[in-house]
Amino acid sequence: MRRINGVRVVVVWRKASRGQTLSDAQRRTIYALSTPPGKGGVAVIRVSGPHALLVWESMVRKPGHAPLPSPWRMERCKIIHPETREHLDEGLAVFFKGPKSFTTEDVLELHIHSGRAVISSVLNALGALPFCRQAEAGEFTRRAFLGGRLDLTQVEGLQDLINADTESQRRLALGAVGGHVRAQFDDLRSRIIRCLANVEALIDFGEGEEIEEGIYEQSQQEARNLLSLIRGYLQDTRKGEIIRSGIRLAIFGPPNAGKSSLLNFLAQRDAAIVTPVPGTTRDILDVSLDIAGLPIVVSDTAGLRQTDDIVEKIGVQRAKEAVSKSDVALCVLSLPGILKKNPNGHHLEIPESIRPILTDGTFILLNKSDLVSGTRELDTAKQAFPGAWVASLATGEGLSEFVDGMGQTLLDRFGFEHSGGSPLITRIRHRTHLESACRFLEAFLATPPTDIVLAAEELRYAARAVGKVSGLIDVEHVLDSVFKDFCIGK
Ligand SMILES: Nc1nc2c(ncn2[C@@H]2O[C@H](COP(=O)(O)OP(=O)(O)OP(=O)(O)O)[C@@H](O)[C@H]2O)c(=O)[nH]1
Ligand SMILES: [K+]
Ligand SMILES: [Mg+2]
Repeated sequence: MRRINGVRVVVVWRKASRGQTLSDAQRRTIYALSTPPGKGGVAVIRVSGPHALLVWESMVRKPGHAPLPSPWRMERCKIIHPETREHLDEGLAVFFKGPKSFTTEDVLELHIHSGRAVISSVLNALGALPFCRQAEAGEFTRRAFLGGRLDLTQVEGLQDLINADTESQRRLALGAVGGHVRAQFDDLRSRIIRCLANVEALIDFGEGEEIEEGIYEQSQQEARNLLSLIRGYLQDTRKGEIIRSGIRLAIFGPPNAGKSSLLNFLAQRDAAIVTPVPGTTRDILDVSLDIAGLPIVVSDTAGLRQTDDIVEKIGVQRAKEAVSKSDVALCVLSLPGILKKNPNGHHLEIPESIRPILTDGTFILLNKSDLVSGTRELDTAKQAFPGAWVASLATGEGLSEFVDGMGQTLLDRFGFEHSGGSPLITRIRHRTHLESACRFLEAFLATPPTDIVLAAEELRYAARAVGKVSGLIDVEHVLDSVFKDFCIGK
């Protein structure tokens, strides 16, 4: 037995390697490549578990023959094969002594050269150690969760941070990883539990010497406060969920208005087919974009019109569905197409197929302004649709105003920088539990003091519902679904 930084180390692996094989469950020390495989500057191999220090002893050689690591400090080293002693690479190693590590266990990180042969030689060497096994997808994070280092909202945040493509997604995810979301749910839950404790005290002792008067009314008042707090969280126009999964923006309009031209302009490439033939687009075509730091999934759709063509008919049906499922609908109209002459000048005529779909929230782009010369015509258009943008996808006129204006409007609608901090709810899972917490609090409020045992039960359910968000309660069945999207090494 040896002592390393106050930790007892029992060297067992040599024994284990002679003949005995350990089951996967016994091999509690896991390893994996935590950086993308392939050529690059540095690859990080992470090892976590009770034998991380033994891995160091078996495979890390520091200059000056000091055998043991100084925890939390990067040290230059040679990596060797534990059995053949072959020199595998030069690199850096750092030992994190649990619980001050990502997983709360002892963790060893080997920073080596990122080359395929180097990586596989070190992974093979780790595989030769009888007490180690390859980590499963998300297993490091799962251990961090089980060790109490992260709650479920932080685990989800970590996953979102890795998947974040835009600034708003990064900020939203970082708030969760940093424990901002966790703290608010923890606070909510402990306030409900304090309420419950008061009600239970009342059950045990009754109002009298030990218990102050009016405690039930106080609990009810606190429940009312909590209820309005949770309702506030729920009334977030689903901002968090929308940012997390991307804002769905559907382009729609009559045939030949320039919808596909607009998609190509936004994507800056020829993603969609553009022709002068009305009814060119049939299928929905999605392109993911970053507009003003917001994640937008733009869909091009078939032009809406009455048609007997069975393929186009399906396209029109799909277009309508895409608009109804979208977070933002953007209607493209051909300005010369809808501008009609009348005895007093001009008016705009919106096609019958479009009119029922337009709402107050619909963005409108009046395209092909290059084909309209008179200022009177343009004025008519601006009067008819004061919020609309006028542009030409052919000449580029008005397009920068359109992109800036749309970006700003989207920020006003979905951004959270200047509007009271990031939304708390980023998943339907959170919403469901908070809604059920609301129902239990309402039930508590509706229970008269004569039914005090029942009242306590409602509060207990409310606390449980909030606890489910953080993964304090009923966690097993959500864990697999949360971790299934993680990659190996995370
Ligand atoms: N003059 C002019 N032509 C344009 C403009 N924008 C698009 N077009 C042309 O209008 C025609 C139709 O454009 P598309 O982008 O295919 O229109 P669409 O709305 O996707 O049409 P469908 O998919 O058939 O519904 C093409 O020939 C484009 O080159 C514009 O601003 N000015
Ligand atoms: K077309
Ligand atoms: Mg098209």
